[in-house]
Amino acid sequence: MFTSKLLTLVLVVQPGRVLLGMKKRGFGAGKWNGFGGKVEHGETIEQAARRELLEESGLTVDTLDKLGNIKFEFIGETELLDVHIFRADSFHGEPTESDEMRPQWFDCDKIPFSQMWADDILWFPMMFQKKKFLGYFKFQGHDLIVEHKLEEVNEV
Ligand SMILES: CCc1c(NC)nc(N)nc1N1CCCCC1
Repeated sequence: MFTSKLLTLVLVVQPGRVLLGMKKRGFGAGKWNGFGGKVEHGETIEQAARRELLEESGLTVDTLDKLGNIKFEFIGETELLDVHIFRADSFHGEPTESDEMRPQWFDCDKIPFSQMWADDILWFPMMFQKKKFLGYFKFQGHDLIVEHKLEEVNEV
């Protein structure tokens, strides 16, 4: 029986480049990723995405496009991680290092997938094409995908 934990992930995209953050501590430390985290009681998923983006990068956004939802199982753990993925194409502010994240722009053809979660290389192309997607990934440890499903959908 799995419980699930709601999480958010925001990718800020500009023509030819994407903003990623180096996670400095905690879950996923040492990996580049979008900005996100837990959905707290009393906030919507989108409110949580905006809050985490501001806390971790110093940026606010007008429009968040909901593009994906991926559920992650880690073998041996009973909690599914239910990640809601958003894209923003414009923002306000300057990317600023936080306790959690060190932001850096990457050209879209130079994304450091070897230093990111192993699923990213599979769904980033859909995110860049603004395709909506649903996914499920089963991990053994933090680096090995033993099973996955990923499909384009009309509604997330
Ligand atoms: C669920 C773990 C995860 C993951 N795969 C395993 N891949 C990416 N890109 N982000 C992840 N999150 C994003 C939300 C905050 C936690 C880490």
